Amino acid sequence: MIELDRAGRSFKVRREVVHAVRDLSFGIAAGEFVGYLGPNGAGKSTTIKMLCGILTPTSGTVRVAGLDPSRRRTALARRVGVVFGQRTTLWWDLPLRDSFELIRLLYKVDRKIYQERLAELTETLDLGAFARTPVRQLSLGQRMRGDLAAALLHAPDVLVLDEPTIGLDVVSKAGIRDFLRRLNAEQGTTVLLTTHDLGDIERLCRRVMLIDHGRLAFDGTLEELMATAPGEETIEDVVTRLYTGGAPPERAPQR
Ligand SMILES: Nc1ncnc2c1ncn2[C@@H]1O[C@H](COP(=O)(O)OP(=O)(O)OP(=O)(O)O)[C@@H](O)[C@H]1O
Repeated sequence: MIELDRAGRSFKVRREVVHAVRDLSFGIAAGEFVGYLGPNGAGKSTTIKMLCGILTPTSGTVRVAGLDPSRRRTALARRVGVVFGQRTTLWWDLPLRDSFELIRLLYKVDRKIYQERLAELTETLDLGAFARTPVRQLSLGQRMRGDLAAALLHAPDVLVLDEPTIGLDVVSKAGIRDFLRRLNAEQGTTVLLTTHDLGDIERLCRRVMLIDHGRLAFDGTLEELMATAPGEETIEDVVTRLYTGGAPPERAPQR
């Protein structure tokens, strides 16, 4: 469903070249739920932007649902849903349901299919109480649920998530995680999840990929990830080791 072959993306910043992503190769099969981790500046957002066609790779190839994202952006948009947790794709001044209606028109979703899908998403994401509220008046948790619904109204095969639980309280996080788990298990939607919240990874992802300095530093199961740092008990400590190139995590002094 997602295929990168030696994909790279560099930027010219004044006279310097920044290699945001280098030589990145991986495949994600239909129905997988994959966590995409990496320290700040590692290249995660650049990868996601290449997958969505926002950025064109400067080397190698990227294919999503068999399409070249940068050349087939419109066709791709029908197959992929994207949620950027730090930004909304909803119309700020419109009631949530009007944003959905606009998305239906943009994606040319058949009205009957749209109504069924909207009813299902309204129930599973519990949107009913604020469907008529302008987006600017929604809480962060409500807005995130609205953004998830918006990304899924056209029933995409692939869902790409960039920090979908950022800033949410524990209950809201649990609700979103439960929704994503069911979406993947029951509808077979392929999910690529970028997050700094390792609780998301632990609870949702069978497979984890870790990118560092633009290169793939780990690709395996959660168990294999834990086995990279014998003696470490928590995923935070294991990931800290990987981010710091093998150095053990700093610990608070024992009292
Ligand atoms: N448009 C751009 N122009 C120049 N440099 C860029 C651009 N976009 C990203 N970069 C650089 O590419 C590198 C990777 O950035 P990217 O945003 O992909 O990282 P990230 O893993 O998503 O980080 P974070 O976790 O902080 O969001 C960084 O060094 C960043 O400064």
